Amino acid sequence: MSDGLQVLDVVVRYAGAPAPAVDGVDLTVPTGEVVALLGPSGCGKSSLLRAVAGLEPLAGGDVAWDGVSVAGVPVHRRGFGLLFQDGQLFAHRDVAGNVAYGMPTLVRRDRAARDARVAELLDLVGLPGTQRRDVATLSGGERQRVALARALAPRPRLLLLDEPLSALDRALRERLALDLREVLTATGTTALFVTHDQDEAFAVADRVAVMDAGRLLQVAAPAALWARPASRRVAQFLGYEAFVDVPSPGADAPAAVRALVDAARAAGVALLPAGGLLALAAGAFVVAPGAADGVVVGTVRVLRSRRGRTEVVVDVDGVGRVSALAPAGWTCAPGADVALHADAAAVAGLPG
Ligand SMILES: Nc1ncnc2c1ncn2[C@@H]1O[C@H](COP(=O)(O)OP(=O)(O)OP(=O)(O)O)[C@@H](O)[C@H]1O
Repeated sequence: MSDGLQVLDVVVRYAGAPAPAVDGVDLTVPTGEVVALLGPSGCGKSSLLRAVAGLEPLAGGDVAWDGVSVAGVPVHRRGFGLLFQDGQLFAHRDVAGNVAYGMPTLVRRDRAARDARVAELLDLVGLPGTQRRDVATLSGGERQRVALARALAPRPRLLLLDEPLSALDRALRERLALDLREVLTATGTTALFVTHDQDEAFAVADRVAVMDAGRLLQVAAPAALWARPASRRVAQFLGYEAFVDVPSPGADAPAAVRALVDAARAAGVALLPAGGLLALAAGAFVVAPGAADGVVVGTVRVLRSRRGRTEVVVDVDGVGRVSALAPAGWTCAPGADVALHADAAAVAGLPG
């Protein structure tokens, strides 16, 4: 028998829609694991999460916990916690009142036990001592931390999170994603986490499930997903920006393609048969000022600074437009030619 959550061939259909929002998805989330559902807007992530919660009816398939169907079990009896983009705190309760709200009645009635549990949860989410704060005075990030504490209070067997960080600014989102990972791990919480942000999915989840048009395209641990995307669509969604056919042995190929294939082979990049594809992420080429003749040449289009590093958009013959990395402070005029090295660390092999 499988433990944890089993999503079995689930279909979600909205009245009048031409196609199902979720179209035969199979997914498991074993106890203690955090899985991110990642995909573009409208691909059906929230619909799937809501179907797991019991908020959308199943048009097909089943949702089970520990091998037992919960399809006929109402939302509040599934033992699943929910956290949305806007944590929807109760404005008339203070922080402690909000956190205690979801606790089992027995704990809520025992004042000492309740206060201890509230304190423990507020410590966990990084808000110690805020019990008496009016929730209207909290920042957006603090509100989501309180909402997380409230969702964890009943010790749900599964926590369902729908874009819980997307209302926050980027810097805060990055920090909270790491904190969220820590809290979920520390509490051993099993979780299904919806996001459209690749970085967030990679930061929070043990495994990432990539969705598109109602279907699951690939499920893998972050490093494996990045190294071996199953298709061009998955690679594009992860942020790979150019694709190059692997040439047949002995066939004529542009210098840049040969350099990429050689670098990838030397680094042991998987799956490089002729007819396959190389997917290039930012950094597949690195600016090598003063390099000798014979290296790849790119024509600089745009220079930009990102977190102290210089990124150069270059046109490379046989490859197209890609983002190359350059040493900090390096500069040159748009239109100039620059020498580039291929870096296999930003290259993945794909089936053709
Ligand atoms: N209540 C509804 N009634 C009709 N159609 C809906 C409803 N909710 C969602 N849809 C449609 O179902 C599809 C999937 O929507 P869903 O919200 O699940 O996607 P998503 O991947 O979570 O998108 P986003 O990241 O933008 O929230 C979309 O085409 C959407 O317009």
